[in-house]
Amino acid sequence: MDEEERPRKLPKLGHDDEATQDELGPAMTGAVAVDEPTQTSAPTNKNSQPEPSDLSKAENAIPATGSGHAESTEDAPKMSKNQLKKLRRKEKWDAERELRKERRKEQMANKKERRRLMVEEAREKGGGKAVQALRKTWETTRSRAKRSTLLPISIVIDCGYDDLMNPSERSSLASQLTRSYSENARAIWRSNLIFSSFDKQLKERFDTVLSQYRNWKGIRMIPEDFAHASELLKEQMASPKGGKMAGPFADKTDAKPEDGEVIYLSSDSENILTELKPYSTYIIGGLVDKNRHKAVCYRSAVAKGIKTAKLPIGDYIQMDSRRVLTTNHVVDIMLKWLELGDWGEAFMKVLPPRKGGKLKAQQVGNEATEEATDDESADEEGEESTLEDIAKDIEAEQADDHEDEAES
Ligand SMILES: C[S@@+](CC[C@H](N)C(=O)[O-])C[C@H]1O[C@@H](n2cnc3c(N)ncnc32)[C@H](O)[C@@H]1O
Repeated sequence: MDEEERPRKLPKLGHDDEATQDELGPAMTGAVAVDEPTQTSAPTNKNSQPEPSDLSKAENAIPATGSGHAESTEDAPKMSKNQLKKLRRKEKWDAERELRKERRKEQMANKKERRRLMVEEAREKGGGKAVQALRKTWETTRSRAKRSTLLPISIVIDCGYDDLMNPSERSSLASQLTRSYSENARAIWRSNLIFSSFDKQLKERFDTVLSQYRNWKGIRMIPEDFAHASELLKEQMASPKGGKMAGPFADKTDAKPEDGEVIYLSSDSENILTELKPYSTYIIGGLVDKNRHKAVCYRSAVAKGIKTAKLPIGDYIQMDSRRVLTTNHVVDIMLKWLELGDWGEAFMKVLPPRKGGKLKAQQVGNEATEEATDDESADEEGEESTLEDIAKDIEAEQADDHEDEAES
């Protein structure tokens, strides 16, 4: 899909915002069909979404400058310059549909050919095993998700900081949440997941721009706060649907649901997290603020009497830049710990080299990390732009999934 050219989505018509958000079922089962604003659908509500065919009328309706006349504006719908621009973009998008289809076909054929050559090469060099390994790297999110096992452990992302973010920070957070959902869904060992305090402008962004979230499974997005979410998860983890004592928990069969802890993760905490325990809930602040609001998440936890802990970064790696990580990096680190059982490896897998991470035992001669910058502002800027790309990455991944399904 040519993301560059895709017009910004226009406001949707008559869809039911309340449909799935407050549901407390174990999965977002996509109760609401995603009514993408297809280019051909004919909206009935002119206030929300005029048709592109109205463009000429609309142009007439723009009050003329200079010597022109505006008499015809009475019966024509009034339209702002912005709406007009959107309509033009939409018309162009519609007109180029066939071209895009052709381009996609060509890209798919190229991809097939590339993969065929890679398989040939792998077979020559390493036989069937190498081909298998290669094919594994092409596995789609969906098939990886099928191999994923739910453990009785939970992550809550506390989205209760909507008012503290500007629009670009909020959109960054939305991308991080999307990434966190996706990483958890396809992790080898995944956790129960809730986004709490999911409301206000953040929810609006999902409802309008990232509406495919309605089809997400294995997650709850609730308007209640993180304390309420922890209660729900406690119940869920104790039930048969709460996960299996497998993988990292295979030898902890004597663990009991009532032993589970609730911990708010915060770099401002004095306590250091040493391990992730079964039946426990870990809360992560859903906030992008360049640490402008110091210790705000820590204070929320303390106000509710919830324990806090920081990740053991200092014990395992030396970092050039500050130790306040992004929400999705913290989720990723936890998932990697479940997979690898080692904090050091988990940090190194997740933290990008530009964060300056070096395993303490490998401080000398690690070329990959030596290039890292300790320029915090550059780091933050880079982070923003990277995260802005995430939603696109995920969309591209999903498009790939569809392609692969079509191929097979
Ligand atoms: C970008 S930070 C939010 C910074 C915010 N100013 C605050 O008060 O925490 C997002 C979240 O990631 C988690 N986090 C970031 N760095 C962490 C660390 N070193 N240890 C534990 N949790 C961390 C915390 O839950 C934090 O709320």
